[in-house]
Amino acid sequence: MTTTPHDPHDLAIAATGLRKSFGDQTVLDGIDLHVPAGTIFSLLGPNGAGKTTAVGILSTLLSADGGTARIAGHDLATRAQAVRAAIGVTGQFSAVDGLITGEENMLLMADLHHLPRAEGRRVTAELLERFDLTEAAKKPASTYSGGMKRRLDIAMTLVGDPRIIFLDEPTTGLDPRSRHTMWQIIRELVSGGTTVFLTTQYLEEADQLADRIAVLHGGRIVAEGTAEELKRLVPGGHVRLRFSDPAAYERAATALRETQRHDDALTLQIPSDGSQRELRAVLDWLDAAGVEADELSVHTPDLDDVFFALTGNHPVTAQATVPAPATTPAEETAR
Ligand SMILES: Nc1ncnc2c1ncn2[C@@H]1O[C@H](COP(=O)(O)OP(=O)(O)OP(=O)(O)O)[C@@H](O)[C@H]1O
Repeated sequence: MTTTPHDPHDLAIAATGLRKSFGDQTVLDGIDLHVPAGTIFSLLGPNGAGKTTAVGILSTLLSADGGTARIAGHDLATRAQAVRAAIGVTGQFSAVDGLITGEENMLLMADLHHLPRAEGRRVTAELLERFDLTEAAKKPASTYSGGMKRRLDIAMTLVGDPRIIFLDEPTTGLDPRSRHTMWQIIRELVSGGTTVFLTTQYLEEADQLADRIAVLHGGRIVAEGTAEELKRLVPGGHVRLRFSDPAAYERAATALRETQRHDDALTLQIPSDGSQRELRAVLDWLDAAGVEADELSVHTPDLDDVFFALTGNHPVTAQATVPAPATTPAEETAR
């Protein structure tokens, strides 16, 4: 049997039409989320977009006003207990108690999960070691740095061996080194088969980690796709051709349309979404003109461009799909 990304049996998270308002403020205005098991999904949005609200609903901490969701195959509305057993949540609702040590926090978690004492100690020692907290284990958690607290928080979540982890802005406020450590931890979680639902306001983080990204804005998912697909949604992508032979440069500049010339550097810039089809069109044009470039490079806009284009004053409603085919030389001559 072939499976599609939306095969419900393959999805760790499948939500349809989720709605939530606080008073007369609509925070989620009908959002759909589909997260295949064993992948990292990032919900990206500016402050106040509703990311924490979405995590709250999917992790049973908040009730939705409308919509349905299945988490690890369990219906959120009717099987909340089973959902809770399958997930872990860390982030803005940190469970770390600063008054007790890191180790005591972990043992408390093991008790909550009804692990036998010896098993609780074993799991605690193993996770503290894995998250580089063994040395600090006997110190009160209030003395930990921001990065250490986040690591402890994730370690505590893993005591219950969840299949799905919700990480709500896991690196907000961390320095670059701690942020990279956290990224490594997240990658390792996924390589072990865990599904990660990550919220972030950092585009770079989504770009680095996520298999798929959804941009939340104005209560709706305004775009969804891989980082590369999202980057293709905004203008600014181009193909750059560099020549060393001025005659070849001139021939190419004449043969290709819509090019921007940089005579000093002998480079031509052609607007392009970077898709295979558009690249082939450029190459066909060059072949037809009998010119060869010394170097061809594709430049796609970064996620910052996408984010501002999608969450600016003119929201774009789009599903990331490869844009309309470019005109090929054959089609052009046929006109
Ligand atoms: N319990 C609540 N009561 C009233 N309003 C709420 C409540 N929880 C959230 N909100 C409002 O809902 C909106 C979305 O909040 P939410 O925390 O989900 O956003 P967010 O995307 O996580 O933002 P941030 O990045 O700042 O954490 C905000 O305007 C917030 O003030």
